[in-house]
Amino acid sequence: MSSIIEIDHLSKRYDSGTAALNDVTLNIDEGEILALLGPNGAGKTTLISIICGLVSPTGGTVRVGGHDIRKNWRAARKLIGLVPQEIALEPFEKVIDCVRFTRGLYGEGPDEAYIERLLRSLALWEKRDAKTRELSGGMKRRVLIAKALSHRPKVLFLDEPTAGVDVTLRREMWQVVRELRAEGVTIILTTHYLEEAEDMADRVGVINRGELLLVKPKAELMGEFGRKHLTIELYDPLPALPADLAARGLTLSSDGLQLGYEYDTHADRTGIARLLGDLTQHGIAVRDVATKQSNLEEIFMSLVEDKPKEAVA
Ligand SMILES: Nc1ncnc2c1ncn2[C@@H]1O[C@H](COP(=O)(O)OP(=O)(O)OP(=O)(O)O)[C@@H](O)[C@H]1O
Repeated sequence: MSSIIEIDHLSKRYDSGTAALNDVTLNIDEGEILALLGPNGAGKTTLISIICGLVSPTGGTVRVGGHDIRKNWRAARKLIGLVPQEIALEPFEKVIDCVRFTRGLYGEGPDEAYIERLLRSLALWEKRDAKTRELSGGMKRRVLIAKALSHRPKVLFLDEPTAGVDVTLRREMWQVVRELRAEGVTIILTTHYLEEAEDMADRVGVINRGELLLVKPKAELMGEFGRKHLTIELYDPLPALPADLAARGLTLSSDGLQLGYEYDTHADRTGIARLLGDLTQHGIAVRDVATKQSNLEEIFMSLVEDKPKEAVA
């Protein structure tokens, strides 16, 4: 698969002295959904803003569709649509007019058939003549997406697209994103909802303090960093954990009715079979066994765990 965005040794130090990005190198494949995760202030918006030409880097290069964003910014910008974090719409403008206007800003001529298709796909066609201030929050977000797609970009950046959006609307937005991807649009999204990244992303990048800690296919990330927790329910309470079982890493609940065991997802399954065999040898009767795999949120927390937890919410 070819890269549509090539980020090479990118750095940004703001005039204030803040080093927001430090030597970030990343290729983004055409047609993928990449989720960028990181605590507040990690540098996600700075990265997106540089690619979109809104902030200039202090080091490194970015190419979009082969065009250097500084030397050939016009060609690079045409390929990009950005849905910003903040909702900023002209309150008295009609929905359809603000989408037409944005398209014009990119130097594209009118294409009413495309705008109709776009508004219909975002369930905004019925509201095309409404003033933007008459729309709900979720509709306003969809207008932002329509604006960002008005010039048919190949890459769409969504900076926290569902912040403050209720669960139903959030799922609706995810559906829109999936449909865009099916049309071949490359999507880069930042989100604080780990469930969103877990559900939608093909690859996940984790940024912390301006450094790209890793970028991996989601399945690989879950497999590599994910841990499984095995819970063994017992028929009769166990007064104390036999020393050999404790040495193997088993834990006993305070009521003596549950054994817990953590292992990584690559662990040899025969290890668990042996463990259960050992329980039988000790005469411990097992009522039930359940496993739980760690989710992206737990993996993310373990990667940035030197950060205070509230910084991630
Ligand atoms: N215009 C600016 N001038 C000076 N410093 C800035 C500016 N914009 C961002 N920063 C700083 O750069 C760092 C990275 O900020 P950035 O907005 O890129 O983070 P983020 O990962 O998008 O955070 P959030 O999840 O809170 O949106 C922060 O320390 C921030 O204070």
